[in-house]
Amino acid sequence: MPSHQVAGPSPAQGSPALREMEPKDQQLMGLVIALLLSYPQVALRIRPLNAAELEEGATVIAHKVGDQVVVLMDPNEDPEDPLRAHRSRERTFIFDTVFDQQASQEDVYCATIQHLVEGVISGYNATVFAYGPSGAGKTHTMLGMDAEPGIYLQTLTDLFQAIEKTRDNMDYSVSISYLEIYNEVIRDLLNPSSGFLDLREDSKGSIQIAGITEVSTSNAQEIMQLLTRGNRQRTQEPTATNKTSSRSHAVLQVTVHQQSRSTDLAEEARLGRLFMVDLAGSERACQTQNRGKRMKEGAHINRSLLALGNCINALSEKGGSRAQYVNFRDSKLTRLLKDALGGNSRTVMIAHISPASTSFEESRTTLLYAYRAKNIKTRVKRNLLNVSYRIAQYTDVISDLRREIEHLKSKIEKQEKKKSESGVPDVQVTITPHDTEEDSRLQMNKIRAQLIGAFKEQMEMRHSLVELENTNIELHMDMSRHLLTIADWEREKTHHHVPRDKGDPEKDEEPADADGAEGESVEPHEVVLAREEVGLLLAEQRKTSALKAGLEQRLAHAKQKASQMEKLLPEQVTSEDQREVLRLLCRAHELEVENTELQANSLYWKNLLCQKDFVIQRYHQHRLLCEQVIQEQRQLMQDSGIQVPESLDKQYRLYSQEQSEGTLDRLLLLHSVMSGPLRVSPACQSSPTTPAPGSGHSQPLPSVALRPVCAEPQAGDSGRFQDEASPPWALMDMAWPEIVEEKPSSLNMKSLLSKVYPPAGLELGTLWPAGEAGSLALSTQVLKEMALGTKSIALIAASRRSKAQDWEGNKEATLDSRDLKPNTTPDPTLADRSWPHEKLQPHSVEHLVDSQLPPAHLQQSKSPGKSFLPAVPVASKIKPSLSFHTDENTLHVPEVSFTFPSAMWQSSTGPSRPPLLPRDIRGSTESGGPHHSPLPPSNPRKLRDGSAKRPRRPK
Ligand SMILES: Nc1ncnc2c1ncn2[C@@H]1O[C@H](COP(=O)(O)OP(=O)(O)OP(=O)(O)O)[C@@H](O)[C@H]1O
Repeated sequence: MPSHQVAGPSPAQGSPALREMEPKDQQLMGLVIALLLSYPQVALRIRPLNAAELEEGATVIAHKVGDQVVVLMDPNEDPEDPLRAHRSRERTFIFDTVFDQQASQEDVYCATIQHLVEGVISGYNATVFAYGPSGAGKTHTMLGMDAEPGIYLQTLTDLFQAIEKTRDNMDYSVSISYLEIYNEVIRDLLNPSSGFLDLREDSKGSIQIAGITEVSTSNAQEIMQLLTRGNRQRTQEPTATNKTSSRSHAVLQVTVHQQSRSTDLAEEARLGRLFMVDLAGSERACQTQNRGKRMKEGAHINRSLLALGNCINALSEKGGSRAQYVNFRDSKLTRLLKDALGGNSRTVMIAHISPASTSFEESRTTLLYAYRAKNIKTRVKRNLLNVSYRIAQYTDVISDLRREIEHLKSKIEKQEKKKSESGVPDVQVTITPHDTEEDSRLQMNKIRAQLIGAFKEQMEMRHSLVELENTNIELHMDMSRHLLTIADWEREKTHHHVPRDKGDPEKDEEPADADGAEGESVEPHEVVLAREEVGLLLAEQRKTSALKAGLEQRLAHAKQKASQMEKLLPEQVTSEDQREVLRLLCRAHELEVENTELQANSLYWKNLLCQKDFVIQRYHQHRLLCEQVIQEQRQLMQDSGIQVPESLDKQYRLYSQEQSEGTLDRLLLLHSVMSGPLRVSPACQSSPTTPAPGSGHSQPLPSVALRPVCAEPQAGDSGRFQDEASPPWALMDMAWPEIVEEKPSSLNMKSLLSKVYPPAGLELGTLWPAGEAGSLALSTQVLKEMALGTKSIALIAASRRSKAQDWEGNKEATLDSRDLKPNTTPDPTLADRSWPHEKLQPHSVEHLVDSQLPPAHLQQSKSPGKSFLPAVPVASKIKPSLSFHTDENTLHVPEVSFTFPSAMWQSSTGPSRPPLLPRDIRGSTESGGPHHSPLPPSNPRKLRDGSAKRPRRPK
């Protein structure tokens, strides 16, 4: 087994607590931690030069040195040339193992994968992926040829041999599935006619592929035949670098389910999963000379590999997944490999390169990519399955029940079959008079079996509904993301057209688009993809809605069945023991329902937070658009020599002042600070993909929230769309063009924080200690500044409004005076709204600040103008109204209407509770439905009637 050497201290060495321990204990603890924390093994394989490369006259530039080192020479280096002599990009990389041209398939297998097989059988997850540029030998390593079979066959052979050795004590079942991800859609390679498959994340966060074919077998040769057949279905096309280039990522999943043959109920079942991934070749558009369809494929491949690279970068940052947000959602590939990369899996990456001088750039990038992967840290734990309904203190009772249930199951099934054949509805409990004790016992067993069946059925449906809701949320979030991308582009487009309108001859001559289409800019690839994805996502949403409706119907039917039992059971129960048994069953069911309820609840909150971020981003986009419109209108008026009325001029000045002070950005920041406590709900913390507070993603500011994981934007970094020659990976930066460009300093999270927090040399991460976001201490001075900064604007606004009030009072006595008193009496029409934040007492900025200050400061910051400040609700105090979710189609997770007449029966289930999950979240962001806007409009009157009433000018 190769050693997994990673530079730097071992995970066990860093902790201060460990340093205080006895050396012996330290050693032990280090061992435990080392077992729990796992770094991926990264190997490199260098293939031989191929005929084409030899023909080109390529030389070998990748040299293996020892077992772990590779040196990549720069072919462009020329010691004679003074300009190049010092620009050598020769690099030395150290990997866990390096294989050169001489290495056989077996060598590669033994040194990398063989040791994983034992773990998979014991219930651990493992992932192997082959990475590298097109034609570097990935498929050769994974699948191989008949004469030299690759890793697939060798792994499966070993797996079955190991299983065979322990078959006497254990029951095993092994199933495999084989799929490809091509252009971001998933196809089943064992059953290609099944169309595109959906990727789903269940409520426990584990990834599932709905409808995938799983083949159960215990013969490696049989599987190889299936794989070879499946591989023929894989999308392959000739490209300039490889005649049989795989244009998709192929994923072979082997699942080993292991159950002890002992009858001891305390024995757990184990589930080990092994992913073997043959990635599509990374490529550079200029190198492959691909056009049209090939280029689109290439873009998809690069996009998913970029997403994979981003995940690797984020995971390999200091502190791993806990310190930095890891966006697994950017591609299907990373979503599928989420567990493998950042979760519960032992991972092996085999990077592949060509040794040829002509492939220097590809080889260099591959080596850098693979090198980063070495620093990923995962936590590996054994997958132990708990049997449902096994609660420790009831184990004995239930084991007795089990035997009886098994005995009666077949009888019940037969009876049910008979009933369905005879057309009698299945929702019934047959009551027959029982004369003997034996009859009574049998009758009781039957009731119990039906009861358990009904509970199980309901629970399964409830879980499926939670999963569906989860899928809905994911779809909706994807959709929001794409819509933001499109909206960004639309705004950007209008921005580009403005100079033309102004008739600037120089700018008129600038070609707006390469195709020369009049007045229309060519949409960047990212936007085209976003539009395509929106269509696909809509279709998927329709599909999940239909599934959900069907499931809800079935759940209603199951509840009906349970309520019939509720009526009939009391008549059947005669002995105290029987009652006790049934009571325990009900209690177990109740606990399961509560558990589901908690899961659904956490899902709901998680979703609400994500939605809030999108809404804020949308508002931010809209604000930028408004700013642009205002500036251009003003310019137009100046250019045309239009006399600006004094009041309007004042407003412009106020506007410019706000612009220069960055007040709105501060408010946005303040909002994000105040909403901190909401973001550290247990639901968020438990999710591996949910970032820690302050990690960037949790902040609603767009530059941080959705920008891909990459280095901090550099000064002068332009976020503008890049020209068409940009490499596909540049697309990720295009998603938020205005953010960097328009407010580089104010919207960068770090710089924002540095404005608000005292610069006491604190690192960003230390400002947001986990779980303490709510108690963040803003710098008193800065908070005061923020309050005063906005106060001056508030004073101007106050005088403006009171003037307007006078005008309106004179001219229109009928005008509703409410509109002119923004923060006084609440509008009674608001009382009808279900949006809770609109019902909150408005909080001025000063109020927010005061809430952070000690009383002494609070006194100083009072001023007469404060009541005219725009109302800013404290996000952390927002509680969504349950009335929003009381839709009859909502998932009624906590509702269990299983009440028996006696007090004992009633205790087994709770009363109906309000439903928890929003049925249609779309309404809140997409279509102008009820917006749960975290930021109110700056003009409170807009909040009330949707239109900004302006005071008319006196004639
Ligand atoms: N180690 C090796 N020894 C001998 N031949 C090899 C080796 N690696 C790759 N080859 C040969 O190189 C060619 C390209 O390899 P392969 O198809 O495995 O590349 P790939 O990385 O999977 O490419 P793509 O990403 O385009 O699918 C094949 O003909 C293969 O047999």
